[in-house]
Amino acid sequence: MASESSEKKKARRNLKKRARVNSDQHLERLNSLPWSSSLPESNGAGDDGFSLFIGSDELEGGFLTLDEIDESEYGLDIPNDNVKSERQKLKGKTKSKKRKIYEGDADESSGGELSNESDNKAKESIEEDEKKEVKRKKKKKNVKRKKKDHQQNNETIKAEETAEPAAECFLQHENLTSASDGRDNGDAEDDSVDEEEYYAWNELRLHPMIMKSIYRLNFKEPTPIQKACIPAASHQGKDVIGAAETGSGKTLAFGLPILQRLLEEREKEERLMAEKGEANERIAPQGVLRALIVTPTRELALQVTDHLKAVALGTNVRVVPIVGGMSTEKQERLLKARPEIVVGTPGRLWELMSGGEIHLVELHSLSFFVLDEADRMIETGHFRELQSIIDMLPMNRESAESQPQNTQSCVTVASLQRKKRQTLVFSATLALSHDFRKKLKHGSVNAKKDGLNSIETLSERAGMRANTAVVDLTNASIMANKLVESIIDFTPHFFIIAYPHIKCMDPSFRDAAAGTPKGSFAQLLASLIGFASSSQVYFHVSIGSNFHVSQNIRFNEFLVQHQRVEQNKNEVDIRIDQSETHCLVQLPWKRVLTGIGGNKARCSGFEQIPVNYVAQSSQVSGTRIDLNVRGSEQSSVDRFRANEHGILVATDAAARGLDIPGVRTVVHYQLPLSAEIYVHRCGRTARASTDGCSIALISPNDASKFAALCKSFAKESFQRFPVEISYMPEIMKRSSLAHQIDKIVRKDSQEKAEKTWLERNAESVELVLDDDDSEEDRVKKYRQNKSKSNQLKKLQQELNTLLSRPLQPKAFSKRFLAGAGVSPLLQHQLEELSKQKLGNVSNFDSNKRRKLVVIGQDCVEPLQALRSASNEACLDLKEIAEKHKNSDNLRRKRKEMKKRESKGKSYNNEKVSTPNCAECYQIIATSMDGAIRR
Ligand SMILES: Nc1ncnc2c1ncn2[C@@H]1O[C@H](COP(=O)(O)OP(=O)(O)OP(=O)(O)O)[C@@H](O)[C@H]1O
Repeated sequence: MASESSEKKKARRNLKKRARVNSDQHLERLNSLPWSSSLPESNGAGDDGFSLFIGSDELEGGFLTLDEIDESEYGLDIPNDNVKSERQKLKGKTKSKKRKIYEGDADESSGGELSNESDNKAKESIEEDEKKEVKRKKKKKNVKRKKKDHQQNNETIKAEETAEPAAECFLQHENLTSASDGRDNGDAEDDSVDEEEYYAWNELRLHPMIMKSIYRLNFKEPTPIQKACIPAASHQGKDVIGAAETGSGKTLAFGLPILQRLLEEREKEERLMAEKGEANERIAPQGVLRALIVTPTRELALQVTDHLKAVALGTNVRVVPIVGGMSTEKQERLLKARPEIVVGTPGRLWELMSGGEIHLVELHSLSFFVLDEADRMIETGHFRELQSIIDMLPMNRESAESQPQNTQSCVTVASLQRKKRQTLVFSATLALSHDFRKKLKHGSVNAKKDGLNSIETLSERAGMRANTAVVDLTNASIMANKLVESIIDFTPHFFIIAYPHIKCMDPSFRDAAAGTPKGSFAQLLASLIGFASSSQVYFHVSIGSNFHVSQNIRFNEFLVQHQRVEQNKNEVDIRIDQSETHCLVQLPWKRVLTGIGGNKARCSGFEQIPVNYVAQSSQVSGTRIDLNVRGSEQSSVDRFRANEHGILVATDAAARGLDIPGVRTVVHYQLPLSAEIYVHRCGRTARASTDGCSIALISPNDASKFAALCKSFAKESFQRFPVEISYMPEIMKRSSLAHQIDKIVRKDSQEKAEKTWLERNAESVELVLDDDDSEEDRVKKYRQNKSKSNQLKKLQQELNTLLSRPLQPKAFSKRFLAGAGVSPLLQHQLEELSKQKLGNVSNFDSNKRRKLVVIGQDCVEPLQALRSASNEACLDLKEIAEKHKNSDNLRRKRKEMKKRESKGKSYNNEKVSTPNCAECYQIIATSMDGAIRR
């Protein structure tokens, strides 16, 4: 018995020894690898590793095989079919082996011997398996502990990061998503993940911590751009230029390689420490900047930060946004925590860098320089700061690559980080020239000296290497697959008849339309579209002048006034921020808003508007208004994000990158200045393979612009959006009332503001203001005020009554013109009119009859309305050119008429008479009929 037990001890000692040798060999093998386990060695100038991916997800080799990755090292499981089935087999094997041993033991106890070779091998392998299992459990515990520490860290940092509501919002959103999936963020949740569902990620061989986040985010498979870019950037260590449609997941296409590299290096550091016997020491974050991501706008920077944070959750990798609007002190505080990843806008980044912010100027360890929306970066106004930032990047490429290769065999923690810097450039509209690709391929990438005026120069300046992977997955249309594009075009004829109608129905619109005749009519039509929407509508408006800002705000009021009032929700939140090129207005859907003017004076210096002025308006209208100060407009986007029925009015500053799930409609209230902007605007909907539609409002003045747009996309036709003109009279009524109220309220507020200004200034120079008014004057004033307030009350009451009524009665769904709340007489007139029209229409081929899409009452979504009216009308470019010509002629004629009038000549015979209401409806009906025929 004694000899037997000593034999067993010996066998165990042998087993331990063998295990140690194995692990030493394993460590040696890992250490002999370059920094990225599968990064190819640089092969100097002769390297022709250039790879071009066009519409394909072909990948280059040079990876570790799955067998080479020891998942137990991470204490987590990689979702891999093969690995999983191997493990199951192993389990089965272990069980059967165990059974065998027990049987052996039984045999032994019954006098049998356990000395045969196969049994020994089996025993060895079981012990090895068991050791691995113990090691795995230990690691898992460590990971859990680290995660806990990290969460505590995060909480501390989070307290600092109060200015990052978007981050929380994203996480909340994700949490909500996972909660709705019946999952939470705990560890237990991961156990319940069906890893097989995520098998498509296996080939990317991402770090298990990243995979865990992917399970949590419920991203079943990588998008094509991710599939193409992740291996190139993260396993082959290449620079990448990536282009793919909007909403295709480009953020993670550059975000995941960054995390992957940081985590890989951290693993390696841990191993190094373990080798040195410092295994129990917790690896502290390195405290150097590893990745700098530059985006054109602050909203985008915040969004990218959130997205990366969501993926980096639990990894101890810190991501911080550096954007304008946040206080510099707060950002300095955030940077003191020495985050590895910084996402920022060029302006603020450069401000801090040039100010010597230590974390941003110590760039020796920078491993990633990322330009998101790169083509925007080269536009005027951005590149100067960006160029300065790029010039700050250390010229480490050649020196790093010329280091002797044997340094890789003596890896140190610092040397892990000092490897090549990768440059990643992304956008949905990267206009890469053929020349540039050629140049990259032949390695002749000499930076031009004349600034960053093209994407080529930008990439060259940023130090992109010759073996850059160009991943261009943009299709011919460039648009997202599920986007339905449409237009509303106003024919000159339509416009002319509509304009007098507006004149007679609502004088305030005459003023609004002054100078930009399109303005008012576009508003009307846009409101008709808006009315149809039951989901979010996202408006993009270029603000070329303050007048436009005012129009936008007015437009919003206009829209909102015509929504049915939602019970118990009498509050309206308006967030307005007007920085140089930026105006975001968010209004909840279906709420009443009155009392906000948006006249030129107010918008000419929005930030200078006295808050009490706005507050007074809000009191009168019973609404709550928040004036957003510069920099905190992100909360508007967040609120919009949170509001299922929100409307966001924004300039093109928000056209790029913003990822707001659930946006179903984009309205181009004004046509964009370039095809790229059009693509990005449209890209706010139909994201991540969802549905969406875009509606462009095109006036005759826009015809040539629109024709150019069509040409850029090689489009010959656009679908016409089915506009329901029958709502117009009712909309005009409400609008008129709202504007009357607005006028009174604004005048009153101005008077009060002036008065307080006088009082304030008098006080400051210690003057006592005498009230010189006689008793008679005071009584007169009091009476005036009283009548004004009565008038206001009456108007408000009237408007409220109208607003509380749907525009069209629920039961009403006839195929002729009518609107809710239209007086019986008017309704009768309209019915007569429409009967007439229908009679005419019936003369046409019945198959060609238009299906009238009744929108509004039943809240038909624009996309739904578009689908119901599918293929009804296509746009003819020739027709557009013709319209343009006609509108020019008309404008000329009108000018001439005005001139003649001003000269005092009498042209009674030629004068165009302004039609009365009934005539107007008739005109509209005629035009409607025209639309029906079309
Ligand atoms: N693999 C994936 N599976 C499912 N959804 C994903 C995946 N990757 C990213 N997403 C989601 O797709 C949406 C769009 O991603 P992202 O904002 O990165 O797109 P983008 O290509 O950068 O768009 P844009 O060009 O407009 O900036 C996001 O909501 C993101 O969470």
